[in-house]
Amino acid sequence: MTSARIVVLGGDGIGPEVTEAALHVLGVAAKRGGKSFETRDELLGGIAIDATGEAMPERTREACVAADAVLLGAVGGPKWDDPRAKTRPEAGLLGLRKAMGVFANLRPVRLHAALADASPLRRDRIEGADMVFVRELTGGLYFGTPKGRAVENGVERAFDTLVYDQNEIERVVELAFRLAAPRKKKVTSVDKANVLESSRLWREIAVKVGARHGGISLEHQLVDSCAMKLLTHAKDFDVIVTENMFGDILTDEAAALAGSLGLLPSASLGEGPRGLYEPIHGSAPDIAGKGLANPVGAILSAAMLARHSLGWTDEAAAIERGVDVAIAKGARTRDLGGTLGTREMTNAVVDAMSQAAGQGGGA
Ligand SMILES: NC(=O)c1ccc[n+]([C@@H]2O[C@H](COP(=O)([O-])OP(=O)(O)OC[C@H]3O[C@@H](n4cnc5c(N)ncnc54)[C@H](O)[C@@H]3O)[C@@H](O)[C@H]2O)c1
Ligand SMILES: CC(C)[C@H](C(=O)O)[C@@H](O)C(=O)O
Ligand SMILES: [Mg+2]
Repeated sequence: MTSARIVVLGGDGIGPEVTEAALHVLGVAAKRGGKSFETRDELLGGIAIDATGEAMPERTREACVAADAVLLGAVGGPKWDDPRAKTRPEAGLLGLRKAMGVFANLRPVRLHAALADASPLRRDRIEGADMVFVRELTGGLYFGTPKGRAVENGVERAFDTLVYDQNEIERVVELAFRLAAPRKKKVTSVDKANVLESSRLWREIAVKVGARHGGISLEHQLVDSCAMKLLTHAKDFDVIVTENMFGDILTDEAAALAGSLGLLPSASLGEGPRGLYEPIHGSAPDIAGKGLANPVGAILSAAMLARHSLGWTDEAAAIERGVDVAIAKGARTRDLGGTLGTREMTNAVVDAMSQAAGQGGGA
Protein backbone atom coordinates (compact mmCIF):
# COMPACT_ATOMS: atom_id res chain seq x y z
CA MET A 1 0.00 0.00 0.00
CA THR A 2 1.40 3.41 -0.90
CA SER A 3 1.57 6.10 1.70
CA ALA A 4 -0.77 9.08 1.38
CA ARG A 5 1.01 12.38 0.68
CA ILE A 6 -0.15 15.28 2.80
CA VAL A 7 1.24 18.80 2.47
CA VAL A 8 1.11 20.62 5.80
CA LEU A 9 0.86 24.41 5.88
CA GLY A 10 1.01 25.41 9.54
CA GLY A 11 0.96 29.10 8.65
CA ASP A 12 0.84 31.78 11.31
CA GLY A 13 -0.25 32.34 14.92
CA ILE A 14 -1.95 29.25 16.35
CA GLY A 15 -1.84 27.56 12.93
CA PRO A 16 1.24 25.40 13.63
CA GLU A 17 -0.09 24.49 17.11
CA VAL A 18 -3.40 23.15 15.84
CA THR A 19 -1.99 21.38 12.77
CA GLU A 20 0.49 19.56 14.99
CA ALA A 21 -2.40 18.39 17.17
CA ALA A 22 -4.43 17.29 14.15
CA LEU A 23 -1.52 15.34 12.66
CA HIS A 24 -0.95 13.61 15.96
CA VAL A 25 -4.57 12.42 16.10
CA LEU A 26 -4.55 11.44 12.41
CA GLY A 27 -1.36 9.47 13.04
CA VAL A 28 -2.96 7.53 15.88
CA ALA A 29 -6.04 6.73 13.79
CA ALA A 30 -3.95 5.72 10.77
CA LYS A 31 -1.72 3.43 12.78
CA ARG A 32 -4.68 1.61 14.28
CA GLY A 33 -6.17 1.17 10.84
CA GLY A 34 -2.91 -0.09 9.32
CA LYS A 35 -2.68 2.99 7.10
CA SER A 36 0.21 5.37 6.59
CA PHE A 37 0.86 8.85 5.35
CA GLU A 38 3.84 11.07 4.82
CA THR A 39 3.91 14.80 5.37
CA ARG A 40 5.78 17.62 3.74
CA ASP A 41 5.85 21.05 5.40
CA GLU A 42 5.60 24.12 3.20
CA LEU A 43 5.19 27.84 3.77
CA LEU A 44 2.02 29.90 3.33
CA GLY A 45 0.93 33.27 4.66
CA GLY A 46 2.95 35.63 6.84
CA ILE A 47 5.70 33.11 7.51
CA ALA A 48 6.12 32.71 3.74
CA ILE A 49 6.25 36.48 3.21
CA ASP A 50 9.00 36.73 5.81
CA ALA A 51 11.01 33.91 4.22
CA THR A 52 10.46 34.58 0.52
CA GLY A 53 8.58 37.85 0.03
CA GLU A 54 5.59 35.91 -1.36
CA ALA A 55 2.45 34.81 0.54
CA MET A 56 2.20 31.68 -1.64
CA PRO A 57 5.66 30.74 -2.96
CA GLU A 58 5.70 28.75 -6.20
CA ARG A 59 7.20 25.78 -4.37
CA THR A 60 4.16 25.69 -2.06
CA ARG A 61 1.74 25.86 -4.98
CA GLU A 62 3.51 23.04 -6.79
CA ALA A 63 3.59 20.83 -3.69
CA CYS A 64 -0.11 21.39 -2.98
CA VAL A 65 -1.36 20.64 -6.49
CA ALA A 66 0.71 17.42 -6.51
CA ALA A 67 -0.37 16.18 -3.05
CA ASP A 68 -3.25 13.86 -2.10
CA ALA A 69 -4.42 16.47 0.40
CA VAL A 70 -3.38 19.69 2.10
CA LEU A 71 -3.81 20.43 5.80
CA LEU A 72 -3.70 24.12 6.69
CA GLY A 73 -3.61 25.87 10.07
CA ALA A 74 -4.28 29.58 9.60
CA VAL A 75 -2.62 32.63 8.10
CA GLY A 76 -2.37 36.30 9.03
CA GLY A 77 -1.71 38.47 12.01
CA PRO A 78 -0.92 42.02 13.11
CA LYS A 79 2.68 41.80 11.91
CA TRP A 80 1.47 41.78 8.31
CA ASP A 81 -1.54 44.10 8.71
CA ASP A 82 -0.12 47.21 7.02
CA PRO A 83 -2.92 48.20 4.59
CA ARG A 84 -0.35 49.54 2.11
CA ALA A 85 1.80 46.36 2.12
CA LYS A 86 2.53 44.87 -1.33
CA THR A 87 1.05 41.54 -0.29
CA ARG A 88 -0.83 40.08 2.67
CA PRO A 89 -0.90 36.58 4.17
CA GLU A 90 -4.58 36.22 3.25
CA ALA A 91 -3.72 36.72 -0.44
CA GLY A 92 -1.66 33.52 -0.23
CA LEU A 93 -4.65 31.58 1.08
CA LEU A 94 -6.96 32.92 -1.63
CA GLY A 95 -4.33 32.16 -4.27
CA LEU A 96 -3.98 28.60 -2.99
CA ARG A 97 -7.75 27.99 -3.03
CA LYS A 98 -7.87 29.23 -6.62
CA ALA A 99 -4.76 27.25 -7.67
CA MET A 100 -6.23 24.05 -6.23
CA GLY A 101 -9.62 24.73 -7.83
CA VAL A 102 -11.44 24.07 -4.57
CA PHE A 103 -14.71 25.85 -5.29
CA ALA A 104 -16.83 24.33 -2.51
CA ASN A 105 -16.03 24.81 1.15
CA LEU A 106 -17.95 22.38 3.37
CA ARG A 107 -18.36 23.57 6.95
CA PRO A 108 -20.33 21.08 9.06
CA VAL A 109 -21.90 22.37 12.28
CA ARG A 110 -23.22 19.91 14.83
CA LEU A 111 -24.41 21.48 18.03
CA HIS A 112 -23.38 19.29 20.99
CA ALA A 113 -25.96 19.37 23.77
CA ALA A 114 -22.99 18.77 26.11
CA LEU A 115 -21.69 22.22 25.14
CA ALA A 116 -24.92 24.05 25.96
CA ASP A 117 -23.05 25.91 28.69
CA ALA A 118 -20.65 27.38 26.09
CA SER A 119 -23.38 28.22 23.54
CA PRO A 120 -25.60 31.30 23.61
CA LEU A 121 -28.51 29.01 22.66
CA ARG A 122 -30.79 27.18 25.10
CA ARG A 123 -30.24 23.43 25.31
CA ASP A 124 -33.63 22.65 23.72
CA ARG A 125 -32.66 24.75 20.68
CA ILE A 126 -29.36 22.90 20.32
CA GLU A 127 -30.27 19.26 20.67
CA GLY A 128 -30.47 17.64 17.24
CA ALA A 129 -29.22 20.68 15.32
CA ASP A 130 -26.96 19.38 12.56
CA MET A 131 -26.25 21.39 9.43
CA VAL A 132 -23.58 21.73 6.80
CA PHE A 133 -22.72 24.95 5.04
CA VAL A 134 -21.54 24.77 1.46
CA ARG A 135 -19.72 28.04 0.91
CA GLU A 136 -18.74 28.96 -2.65
CA LEU A 137 -15.00 29.56 -2.33
CA THR A 138 -13.37 30.76 -5.53
CA GLY A 139 -15.72 33.48 -6.77
CA GLY A 140 -17.76 36.45 -5.64
CA LEU A 141 -16.41 39.59 -4.00
CA TYR A 142 -13.14 37.92 -3.05
CA PHE A 143 -12.03 37.43 -6.63
CA GLY A 144 -14.10 39.73 -8.86
CA THR A 145 -12.43 42.33 -11.02
CA PRO A 146 -12.05 45.25 -11.14
CA LYS A 147 -10.74 45.50 -7.62
CA GLY A 148 -8.54 48.28 -6.39
CA ARG A 149 -8.21 51.95 -5.69
CA ALA A 150 -8.39 55.09 -7.73
CA VAL A 151 -8.30 58.80 -7.14
CA GLU A 152 -10.92 60.77 -9.05
CA ASN A 153 -11.15 64.53 -8.77
CA GLY A 154 -8.92 64.37 -5.70
CA VAL A 155 -11.21 61.85 -3.97
CA GLU A 156 -9.87 58.38 -3.18
CA ARG A 157 -12.14 55.45 -4.02
CA ALA A 158 -11.80 51.72 -3.31
CA PHE A 159 -13.81 49.06 -5.10
CA ASP A 160 -14.49 45.32 -5.17
CA THR A 161 -16.67 43.52 -7.67
CA LEU A 162 -19.25 40.85 -6.86
CA VAL A 163 -19.53 38.65 -9.91
CA TYR A 164 -20.69 35.08 -10.52
CA ASP A 165 -21.25 33.22 -13.74
CA GLN A 166 -23.89 30.53 -14.11
CA ASN A 167 -21.35 27.69 -14.14
CA GLU A 168 -19.74 28.76 -10.87
CA ILE A 169 -23.15 28.78 -9.22
CA GLU A 170 -24.37 25.56 -10.78
CA ARG A 171 -21.43 23.39 -9.71
CA VAL A 172 -21.57 24.43 -6.06
CA VAL A 173 -25.36 24.17 -5.81
CA GLU A 174 -25.22 20.75 -7.46
CA LEU A 175 -22.73 19.63 -4.82
CA ALA A 176 -25.06 20.91 -2.10
CA PHE A 177 -27.98 18.86 -3.47
CA ARG A 178 -25.81 15.73 -3.60
CA LEU A 179 -24.82 16.28 0.02
CA ALA A 180 -28.45 16.68 1.05
CA ALA A 181 -29.56 13.38 -0.52
CA PRO A 182 -28.37 11.08 2.31
CA ARG A 183 -29.23 13.70 4.96
CA LYS A 184 -32.53 15.45 5.74
CA LYS A 185 -33.10 16.19 2.04
CA LYS A 186 -33.37 19.91 2.46
CA VAL A 187 -31.31 22.64 0.79
CA THR A 188 -31.49 26.25 1.91
CA SER A 189 -30.03 28.61 -0.66
CA VAL A 190 -29.01 31.89 0.93
CA ASP A 191 -28.80 35.08 -1.11
CA LYS A 192 -29.70 38.76 -1.21
CA ALA A 193 -31.94 38.55 -4.24
CA ASN A 194 -34.02 41.52 -3.14
CA VAL A 195 -31.02 43.76 -3.87
CA LEU A 196 -28.19 42.04 -5.76
CA GLU A 197 -28.26 41.02 -9.43
CA SER A 198 -25.70 38.26 -8.70
CA SER A 199 -28.13 36.86 -6.13
CA ARG A 200 -30.98 36.87 -8.62
CA LEU A 201 -28.89 34.74 -10.98
CA TRP A 202 -27.90 32.56 -7.99
CA ARG A 203 -31.59 31.96 -7.19
CA GLU A 204 -32.50 31.14 -10.81
CA ILE A 205 -29.70 28.58 -11.03
CA ALA A 206 -30.60 27.09 -7.64
CA VAL A 207 -34.15 26.51 -8.92
CA LYS A 208 -32.82 24.92 -12.13
CA VAL A 209 -30.51 22.58 -10.21
CA GLY A 210 -33.26 21.77 -7.70
CA ALA A 211 -35.52 20.62 -10.53
CA ARG A 212 -33.01 17.84 -11.25
CA HIS A 213 -33.21 16.55 -7.68
CA GLY A 214 -36.72 15.29 -6.99
CA GLY A 215 -37.31 14.45 -3.34
CA ILE A 216 -35.01 17.16 -2.04
CA SER A 217 -36.70 20.38 -0.99
CA LEU A 218 -35.24 23.77 -1.84
CA GLU A 219 -35.97 26.91 0.10
CA HIS A 220 -34.56 30.37 -0.49
CA GLN A 221 -33.63 32.62 2.35
CA LEU A 222 -32.31 36.17 2.39
CA VAL A 223 -28.98 36.38 4.16
CA ASP A 224 -30.08 38.88 6.80
CA SER A 225 -33.05 36.84 8.00
CA CYS A 226 -30.94 33.67 7.70
CA ALA A 227 -28.52 35.17 10.24
CA MET A 228 -31.49 35.64 12.55
CA LYS A 229 -33.01 32.18 11.94
CA LEU A 230 -29.73 30.50 12.79
CA LEU A 231 -30.26 31.88 16.28
CA THR A 232 -33.94 31.07 16.57
CA HIS A 233 -34.42 27.93 14.45
CA ALA A 234 -31.03 26.22 14.16
CA LYS A 235 -32.69 22.79 14.01
CA ASP A 236 -34.58 23.69 10.81
CA PHE A 237 -31.41 23.75 8.71
CA ASP A 238 -29.84 20.85 6.85
CA VAL A 239 -27.62 21.88 3.89
CA ILE A 240 -27.09 25.62 3.43
CA VAL A 241 -25.50 26.77 0.18
CA THR A 242 -24.36 30.31 -0.31
CA GLU A 243 -21.86 32.62 -1.95
CA ASN A 244 -18.35 33.27 -0.66
CA MET A 245 -18.74 36.29 1.62
CA PHE A 246 -22.13 35.33 3.08
CA GLY A 247 -20.75 31.87 3.87
CA ASP A 248 -17.70 33.34 5.61
CA ILE A 249 -19.85 35.44 7.91
CA LEU A 250 -22.66 32.96 8.63
CA THR A 251 -20.23 30.18 9.56
CA ASP A 252 -18.47 32.24 12.23
CA GLU A 253 -21.96 32.90 13.63
CA ALA A 254 -22.77 29.18 13.51
CA ALA A 255 -19.47 28.42 15.28
CA ALA A 256 -20.48 30.67 18.14
CA LEU A 257 -23.77 28.73 18.38
CA ALA A 258 -21.77 25.50 18.62
CA GLY A 259 -19.80 27.00 21.51
CA SER A 260 -16.58 28.33 19.97
CA LEU A 261 -14.90 29.31 16.73
CA GLY A 262 -12.24 26.77 17.67
CA LEU A 263 -14.59 23.83 17.08
CA LEU A 264 -15.43 24.03 13.39
CA PRO A 265 -13.59 22.17 10.63
CA SER A 266 -13.79 22.60 6.89
CA ALA A 267 -13.07 20.76 3.68
CA SER A 268 -12.49 22.68 0.46
CA LEU A 269 -13.19 20.46 -2.52
CA GLY A 270 -13.03 20.71 -6.29
CA GLU A 271 -13.54 18.17 -9.02
CA GLY A 272 -11.33 15.32 -7.79
CA PRO A 273 -10.54 13.72 -4.42
CA ARG A 274 -7.75 16.17 -3.59
CA GLY A 275 -8.80 18.79 -1.04
CA LEU A 276 -7.65 21.57 1.23
CA TYR A 277 -8.59 21.12 4.89
CA GLU A 278 -8.55 23.85 7.50
CA PRO A 279 -10.34 24.85 10.67
CA ILE A 280 -12.57 27.86 10.00
CA HIS A 281 -10.90 30.04 12.62
CA GLY A 282 -7.96 32.36 12.04
CA SER A 283 -4.49 32.72 13.52
CA ALA A 284 -5.86 33.98 16.88
CA PRO A 285 -2.95 36.35 17.60
CA ASP A 286 -4.27 36.95 21.14
CA ILE A 287 -3.52 33.36 22.22
CA ALA A 288 -0.78 32.35 19.74
CA GLY A 289 2.29 30.63 21.17
CA LYS A 290 0.64 29.97 24.53
CA GLY A 291 -0.52 26.40 23.97
CA LEU A 292 -4.14 27.43 24.62
CA ALA A 293 -5.75 27.00 21.21
CA ASN A 294 -8.66 24.63 20.88
CA PRO A 295 -7.42 21.96 18.43
CA VAL A 296 -10.85 20.43 17.73
CA GLY A 297 -11.55 22.36 14.49
CA ALA A 298 -8.18 21.23 13.10
CA ILE A 299 -8.63 17.65 14.36
CA LEU A 300 -12.05 17.40 12.72
CA SER A 301 -10.54 18.89 9.54
CA ALA A 302 -8.06 16.01 9.55
CA ALA A 303 -11.01 13.61 9.86
CA MET A 304 -12.61 15.25 6.80
CA LEU A 305 -9.27 14.89 4.99
CA ALA A 306 -9.15 11.20 5.84
CA ARG A 307 -12.68 10.63 4.57
CA HIS A 308 -12.79 12.80 1.45
CA SER A 309 -9.26 12.69 0.06
CA LEU A 310 -7.93 9.35 1.32
CA GLY A 311 -11.12 7.27 1.54
CA TRP A 312 -10.30 6.33 5.15
CA THR A 313 -13.89 6.24 6.38
CA ASP A 314 -13.25 4.14 9.51
CA GLU A 315 -10.36 6.34 10.61
CA ALA A 316 -12.41 9.50 10.03
CA ALA A 317 -15.31 8.09 12.05
CA ALA A 318 -12.94 7.06 14.86
CA ILE A 319 -11.56 10.60 15.12
CA GLU A 320 -15.04 12.13 15.12
CA ARG A 321 -16.20 9.69 17.77
CA GLY A 322 -13.11 10.51 19.84
CA VAL A 323 -14.00 14.22 19.74
CA ASP A 324 -17.63 13.52 20.67
CA VAL A 325 -16.70 11.28 23.57
CA ALA A 326 -14.01 13.64 24.89
CA ILE A 327 -16.47 16.55 24.84
CA ALA A 328 -19.24 14.46 26.39
CA LYS A 329 -16.86 13.51 29.20
CA GLY A 330 -16.14 17.17 29.91
CA ALA A 331 -12.85 17.91 28.11
CA ARG A 332 -12.82 21.69 27.60
CA THR A 333 -10.24 24.22 26.42
CA ARG A 334 -10.51 27.78 27.75
CA ASP A 335 -12.65 29.05 24.88
CA LEU A 336 -15.23 26.48 26.04
CA GLY A 337 -14.98 27.55 29.68
CA GLY A 338 -12.48 24.85 30.66
CA THR A 339 -8.84 24.74 31.68
CA LEU A 340 -7.19 22.36 29.18
CA GLY A 341 -4.42 23.47 26.88
CA THR A 342 -3.99 22.36 23.26
CA ARG A 343 -1.93 19.28 24.18
CA GLU A 344 -4.26 18.11 26.97
CA MET A 345 -7.32 18.50 24.76
CA THR A 346 -5.57 16.53 22.01
CA ASN A 347 -4.69 13.80 24.50
CA ALA A 348 -8.29 13.71 25.71
CA VAL A 349 -9.41 13.02 22.13
CA VAL A 350 -6.78 10.29 21.68
CA ASP A 351 -7.77 8.68 25.02
CA ALA A 352 -11.42 8.75 24.00
CA MET A 353 -10.53 7.10 20.67
CA SER A 354 -8.71 4.35 22.54
CA GLN A 355 -11.68 3.73 24.81
CA ALA A 356 -14.06 3.58 21.86
CA ALA A 357 -11.68 1.13 20.12
CA GLY A 358 -11.50 -0.95 23.31
CA GLN A 359 -15.28 -1.18 23.23
CA GLY A 360 -15.09 -2.64 19.75
CA GLY A 361 -16.06 0.43 17.73
CA GLY A 362 -12.69 2.05 16.99
CA ALA A 363 -10.34 2.27 14.08
N1 LIG B 1 -8.31 30.44 7.31
C1 LIG B 1 -7.50 31.34 7.82
O1 LIG B 1 -6.29 31.25 7.69
C2 LIG B 1 -8.07 32.51 8.57
C3 LIG B 1 -9.41 32.51 8.98
C4 LIG B 1 -9.88 33.62 9.69
C5 LIG B 1 -9.04 34.68 9.98
N2 LIG B 1 -7.75 34.64 9.56
C6 LIG B 1 -6.79 35.68 9.91
O2 LIG B 1 -6.46 35.54 11.29
C7 LIG B 1 -6.11 36.81 11.83
C8 LIG B 1 -6.90 37.06 13.11
O3 LIG B 1 -8.27 37.20 12.77
P1 LIG B 1 -9.45 37.35 13.82
O4 LIG B 1 -8.88 37.72 15.15
O5 LIG B 1 -10.50 38.17 13.21
O6 LIG B 1 -10.09 35.88 13.90
P2 LIG B 1 -9.59 34.58 14.67
O7 LIG B 1 -10.44 33.46 14.21
O8 LIG B 1 -8.14 34.41 14.53
O9 LIG B 1 -9.89 34.87 16.23
C9 LIG B 1 -11.16 35.36 16.69
C10 LIG B 1 -11.31 35.02 18.18
O10 LIG B 1 -11.51 33.61 18.32
C11 LIG B 1 -10.51 33.03 19.12
N3 LIG B 1 -10.12 31.75 18.53
C12 LIG B 1 -9.96 31.47 17.22
N4 LIG B 1 -9.57 30.23 17.04
C13 LIG B 1 -9.48 29.67 18.26
C14 LIG B 1 -9.11 28.39 18.75
N5 LIG B 1 -8.77 27.39 17.90
N6 LIG B 1 -9.12 28.18 20.09
C15 LIG B 1 -9.47 29.15 20.93
N7 LIG B 1 -9.84 30.39 20.54
C16 LIG B 1 -9.83 30.64 19.22
C17 LIG B 1 -9.35 34.01 19.11
O11 LIG B 1 -8.56 33.86 20.26
C18 LIG B 1 -10.06 35.35 19.00
O12 LIG B 1 -10.45 35.79 20.27
C19 LIG B 1 -6.38 37.82 10.72
O13 LIG B 1 -5.17 38.11 10.09
C20 LIG B 1 -7.31 37.09 9.78
O14 LIG B 1 -7.23 37.54 8.45
C21 LIG B 1 -7.24 33.56 8.87
C1 LIG C 1 -8.58 34.78 6.09
C2 LIG C 1 -9.74 34.91 5.15
C3 LIG C 1 -9.23 35.18 3.78
C4 LIG C 1 -10.64 33.68 5.18
C5 LIG C 1 -11.86 33.90 4.28
O1 LIG C 1 -12.51 34.95 4.38
O2 LIG C 1 -12.14 33.00 3.50
C6 LIG C 1 -11.17 33.25 6.54
O3 LIG C 1 -11.98 34.21 7.14
C7 LIG C 1 -11.90 31.93 6.41
O4 LIG C 1 -13.05 31.84 6.83
O5 LIG C 1 -11.30 30.96 5.92
MG1 LIG D 1 -13.74 33.38 7.98
